[in-house]
Order: sequence, then C-alpha cells, then structure tokens
Amino acid sequence: MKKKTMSNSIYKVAIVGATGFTGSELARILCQHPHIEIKYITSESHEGKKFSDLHPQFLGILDKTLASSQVIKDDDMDVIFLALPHGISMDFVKTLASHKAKIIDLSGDFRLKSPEVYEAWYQKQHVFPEGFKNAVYGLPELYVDNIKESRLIANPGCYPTASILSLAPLMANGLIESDSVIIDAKSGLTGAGIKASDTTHFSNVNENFKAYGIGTHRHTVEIEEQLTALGQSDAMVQFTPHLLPVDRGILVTAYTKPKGQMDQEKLEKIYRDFYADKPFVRVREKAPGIKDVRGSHYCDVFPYWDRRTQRIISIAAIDNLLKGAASQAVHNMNLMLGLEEKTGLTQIPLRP
Ligand SMILES: NC(=O)C1=CN([C@@H]2O[C@H](COP(=O)(O)OP(=O)(O)OC[C@H]3O[C@@H](n4cnc5c(N)ncnc54)[C@H](OP(=O)(O)O)[C@@H]3O)[C@@H](O)[C@H]2O)C=CC1
Ligand SMILES: CC(=O)N[C@@H](CCC(=O)OP(=O)(O)O)C(=O)O
Repeated sequence: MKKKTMSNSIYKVAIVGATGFTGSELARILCQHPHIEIKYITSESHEGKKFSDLHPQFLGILDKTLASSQVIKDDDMDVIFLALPHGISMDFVKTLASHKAKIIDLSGDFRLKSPEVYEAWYQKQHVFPEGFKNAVYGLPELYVDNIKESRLIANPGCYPTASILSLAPLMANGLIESDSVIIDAKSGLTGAGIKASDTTHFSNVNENFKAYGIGTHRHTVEIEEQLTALGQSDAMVQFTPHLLPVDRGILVTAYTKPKGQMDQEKLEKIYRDFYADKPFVRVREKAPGIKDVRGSHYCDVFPYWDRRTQRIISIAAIDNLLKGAASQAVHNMNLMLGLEEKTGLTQIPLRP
C-alpha cells in the first residue's frame, strides 16, 4: 500500500511498452511516486515474465508480471502511458480515446499540427486523424494551462525538448531573425531505443561520432512548429543531430542572429525572467555538460552573446530518457491530475 500524502488520492496507471528504455524509466519514477499505483506494466514480447527479469535493477522493488497490453483496454485506469514506437501508438490512442483514462503518448504520433504534416515527415498514413484536435503538446514550460485540461498529451521528442528550451526565451520575445536558427544536437545511444541496429552496434559507435538525418530529421518540423507557435513567424530551422558514443544525454548548441541590439547582460536577463517560475529549467553561468543533468528532470541552459560574430549561442543539456521523455511525461501527469508539479521528480543529477 502506498503511503498517502497531503491529497489522499491514489491513481491507477498503466505503462504500455514497459520493456523499453523510456518505459522502464517511467516505472522507476512512478514506483516511488506517492500518488501512484502501477496497476499494469505491459509487453507483447515478454508477457508472463517478471519485470525485474528484464530490468534487474528492479529486483525486489518491482517484480510485477508483464501483462499483454490487451488487459488495459478493459480496465478502469486513471492514466495510461504509451511508451511505444511511433506508428504503433496511434492505434492504441484510437482504441483508448473513448475510455475514462487520460493518455500520455511518448511517441511522435500526435505532436505535429495536422495528420498531413505527420504523413509528410513520418512517411506513414495516420490511423487516427481526429486525435490531433484534442492532443496537447506536453512541454510544461510552454503549455501548463492546456496540459492541466488535457486528456491526451503528445509528449515532446528529446531533441525538440532541449532545442525548444534553448531558444524559447528569445522566440517568445520576438528577438530572433526567423531564418537564422541553426541547431547542432547530440544524443546518447538510448535515444535510439532498446533494439540494437547497425547504427547502434558497439563497433560502429565506439570511438566514433557522426551526423545523421541531415536536412530530413522528423524533429526539424516539430521544433519549427513550436518556435513558430511561440510567436516567431514561420521559423525555419537547420537541425542536425549526431549520435554520441555515450549511454544517455542530449546536448544542443543553437546559433541565432538577434533582430536588435544585444549584450550578455540583457541576454541573461531574458532567460532568467522567462524561466523564473519554471522549476526544472536552470539558467547556468557557464556551459552545461550532459553529466550535470544525468538521472534528473532538469534542463540546464546557457545563453552566450558572441560580440565578435554578433550571434547568440544557446546551449541546453538534458537526460534524453527523463526530461526528454519519462520524467516529462510524469510532470505532465502531475499537472493533469492536479498534483503539485514537482511530485516524484526531485531526483538530484547523478554527477559526479
Ligand atoms: N529513447 C528516448 O530517448 C526517447 C524516446 N521517445 C519515444 O518514446 C517511445 C518509446 O521509446 P523507447 O522507450 O526508447 O523505445 P524502445 O524501443 O526502447 O521500447 C519500445 C517498447 O515498445 C514495445 N513495442 C514495440 N512494438 C510494439 C507493438 N507492436 N505493440 C505493443 N508494444 C510494442 C516493445 O515492448 P515489447 O516488445 O516487450 O512489447 C518495446 O519495449 C518512442 O516512440 C520514442 O520515439 C521520446 C523521447 C526520447
Ligand atoms: C539517438 C536517436 O536515434 N534518437 C532518435 C530520436 C528519439 C526520439 O525522441 O524520437 P521520437 O521523436 O520518435 O520520439 C532518432 O534520431 O530517431
């Protein structure tokens, strides 16, 4: 039995796709959350096994048996997390949309503004176009009020989370030339999911470092849409991701040209004012590294004015599995359930 806190409510949740990287991070956070009972953790490939057989770190902590995702369709859940590949999640949302449960989808299936844009960038037909009108983009630093009212959250991508937070204060104040945004991003290997592939094979990544998805990565449009929504007309983004030979973490370095006069003091004030009431974004005085945020729900940002080139360099670091996925999903859940937003999310970063 969970210990009860100020509000006595205990909510029942299911994690669909719990054998994957983000699903297991969700389980880690939720099994310590004072208002949550994990009712189901599901797997299609490992149904009937114990969760801790697949994720030994949970031995003696969460030994629950993995169920087929079919069970959640007939149960009375409060929140369902979908930690599934894109293209699969939308089938679940379609089936579950009429249920009582609130849905938090970690995939990209409902993040974009229309099914047409989705189909253009994901090269896949959408099976539930109706879902787009109800989905709320789950970035609490931008959409806290909408998230509180929502029943379907499109949890942001990991690269977009870091990219948007690195630039949001500038965009929201209309300070940037909209075609000047260049984002150089790097991700740890867990960003690619639990299944091994040629790209993530040890021999191909060890002591190696390279760009991919040049000019075509689907996160480009997700970032452009959100920067445009922040008030920057038709933001055009040059986004280049790179795969880092590390386990987890995302580092974004964004370059922009300001519209008017800029200096370091003014720049820092813009960032501090914008993030003053946002508990999980820390404005730093020097460039953060990925280990500064590893294992935590923080996004560390550092804005730098380069007087010589007259460019702003905005750096952001997150843990891709947490602020880039699982802890962001729990933050959204807290807001949707009317809980204090930091509940269950106070882990201190692991470094050093
Ligand atoms: N990894 C990251 O850093 C981030 C990931 N995301 C997104 O979150 C989602 C989950 O990512 P991640 O945890 O990395 O992915 P993983 O590949 O690690 O895990 C996905 C899980 O989905 C389950 N699954 C696969 N196919 C099906 C299916 N047809 N029906 C039911 N379940 C299925 C698998 O479990 P089983 O085979 O046991 O059923 C698998 O464990 C993805 O959409 C991803 O793009 C978002 C931000 C960051
Ligand atoms: C390192 C790596 O491979 N990362 C993934 C992005 C992970 C993610 O956030 O993808 P979704 O938008 O699908 O949720 C990629 O580039 O495809």
